[in-house]
Amino acid sequence: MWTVTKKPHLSAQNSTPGAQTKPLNSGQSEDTSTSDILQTETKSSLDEPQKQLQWKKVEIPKHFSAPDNEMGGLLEFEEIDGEYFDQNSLDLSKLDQAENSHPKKAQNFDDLDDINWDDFIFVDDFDQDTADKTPIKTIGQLARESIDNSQNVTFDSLETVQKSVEPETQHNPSLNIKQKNKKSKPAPKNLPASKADDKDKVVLDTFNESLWAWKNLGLCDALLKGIQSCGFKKPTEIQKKSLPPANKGRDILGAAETGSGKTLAFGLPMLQYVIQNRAENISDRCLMALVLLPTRELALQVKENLSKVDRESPVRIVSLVGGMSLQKQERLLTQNPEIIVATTGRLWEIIEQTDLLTGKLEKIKFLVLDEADRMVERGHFKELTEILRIVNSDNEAKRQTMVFSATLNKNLSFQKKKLSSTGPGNSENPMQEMINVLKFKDPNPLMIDVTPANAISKKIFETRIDCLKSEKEVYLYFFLTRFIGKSLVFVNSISSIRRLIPILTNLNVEVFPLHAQMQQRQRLKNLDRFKESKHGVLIASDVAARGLDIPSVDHVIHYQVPRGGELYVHRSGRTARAHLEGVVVIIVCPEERKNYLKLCKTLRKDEIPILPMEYSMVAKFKPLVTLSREIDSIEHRLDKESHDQEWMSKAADEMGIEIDPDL
Ligand SMILES: Nc1ncnc2c1ncn2[C@@H]1O[C@H](COP(=O)(O)OP(=O)(O)OP(=O)(O)O)[C@@H](O)[C@H]1O
Repeated sequence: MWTVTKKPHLSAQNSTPGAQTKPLNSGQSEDTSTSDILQTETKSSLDEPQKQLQWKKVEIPKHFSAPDNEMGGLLEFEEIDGEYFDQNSLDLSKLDQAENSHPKKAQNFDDLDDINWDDFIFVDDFDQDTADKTPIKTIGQLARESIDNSQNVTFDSLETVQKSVEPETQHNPSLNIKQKNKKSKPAPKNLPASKADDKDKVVLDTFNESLWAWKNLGLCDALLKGIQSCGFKKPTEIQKKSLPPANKGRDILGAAETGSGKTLAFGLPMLQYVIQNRAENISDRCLMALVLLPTRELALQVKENLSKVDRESPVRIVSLVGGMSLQKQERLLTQNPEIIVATTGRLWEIIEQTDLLTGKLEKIKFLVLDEADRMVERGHFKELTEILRIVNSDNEAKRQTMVFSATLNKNLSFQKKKLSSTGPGNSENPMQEMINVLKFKDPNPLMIDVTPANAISKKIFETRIDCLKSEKEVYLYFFLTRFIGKSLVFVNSISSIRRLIPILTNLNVEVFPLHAQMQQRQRLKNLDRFKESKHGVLIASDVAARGLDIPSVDHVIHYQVPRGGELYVHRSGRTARAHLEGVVVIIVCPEERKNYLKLCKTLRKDEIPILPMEYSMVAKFKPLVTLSREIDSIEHRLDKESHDQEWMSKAADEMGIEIDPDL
């Protein structure tokens, strides 16, 4: 056990700057143990303040200290009537190395139960002026608040189901941290034990409050560490409700509003299953899970999200999507991926053309359908049923299935009449249809529905612009100029994109097109450019309507009334993601009024309120848009003429004749 000096109460009078921050020597060699460094430093740089402040020796648990070379050797070591360790700044993997290299390992975590965290504050929060005005929260208070916030959920109709699957430790606000720690005593404390603890040893930031909100969801240390590095402070509602049963192997149908973190709701249990059940030997690892999605961009995004949270114990994930090199994807398949994230079209192409997946798909243990209601629509359903036929063909293989979407809401009849004729029929109950198609192994899959009443997130402010069809461009330009931000404009046809792009470009708006007829490389490039832009405008077809997680989209504009409530929900959900807010505008012309009213009925809402506007200003935008249209049509005509001219010259050359210049 190693010791450091403990500083008594530090006040503005008796503190010195040198005593507040303890720099460690950045020149320590890699194999120097933490304890050596601490001892050296304790003797040298802290000798002086030690005398003045009458420091006394206290024990320090092993994970409280680390040589942090990436921080230039600076370890914040601060206490105000106690210790403070800036855990966020520590490179814990280095701590692990240092501990392992030292013959005497300090393993005792029990000390932590005896610390009263209400006596400690985070030093970053400490500033004398603020402290004089308002009391600074203690670490104990912060931790209790974090737990309160994360557990203060109103359980809806699923309450009974949830109660049976929630872990035993229900929140009791009166419990202090000490008692909580004492209740569960796995090592390290505060974290659930799992097989992965042994396999993928990760030193966790035990006292980072963000993890406390995640701790009862049955996740292994490797994933908790991944969540921590992603900075997700607490699980979203759908994650909180689905993770415990999913981690216990239940089949789940999950419905939650757009941007509410459904990817991790299915992704974490899937990764956990793979991490805990794969072969020890890397060369023996095999395909264990399949995720099917409706669009290429979404599949690439899901793969990226899974990889981000899985850095500690990397699972081999391959994405199979159309429009990208088939050969490369085939090559990746030969490297024994453990998870495939695919669009149905490309996966089916590979199944049909190669034997790379023969005998593998029927053995998977985990199947996910994201944007599931879209998957059973025409265009995807045929390939989906063929793939499912293969996946289901081994009756012995026990498989866990998870189905997610923002529009599986049983109260909204989005799916009526939408299923393919080769599908299971036009039932009034889309959930039942889904169960029939998928052939769940679990006779009673768990339905977790946390969608709001009309499926639109409460963080979305909806508004409407009524105008003539011929004036839509003017109103769009007005909105984009008047309300600066990152905007995503959805249109119903590719020809609308082709028309809007030059008009807005002439008006100096930073616009990017995205539609299914573009080359995949260009699609991804435009998406990236839009993501990076501050006030860019993406004009997209419904290929971008579902699932795409583009950070900080301020506005979603329905340039035309979408064909159905489900589309409205998904398109609108490109804004107000995670914890942000957003604005949704629908532009309605008289010809669309009937469809718009139908949409309101489907969404069970009154009419969407009109956007208050300065009509005198709109009038000033009209001549600009008219001019831009004219410029565009002149450019178009000139382009065509020059193209015709070129064609004629080329043809004349080939025929060896001269063109009459008067022609
Ligand atoms: N617990 C969390 N805390 C904060 N952010 C989170 C959390 N979980 C996920 N996120 C982030 O929230 C965003 C939306 O997540 P995700 O794409 O999974 O939403 P979704 O519910 O699948 O949306 P959609 O229905 O539109 O597909 C992502 O940027 C993701 O990284």
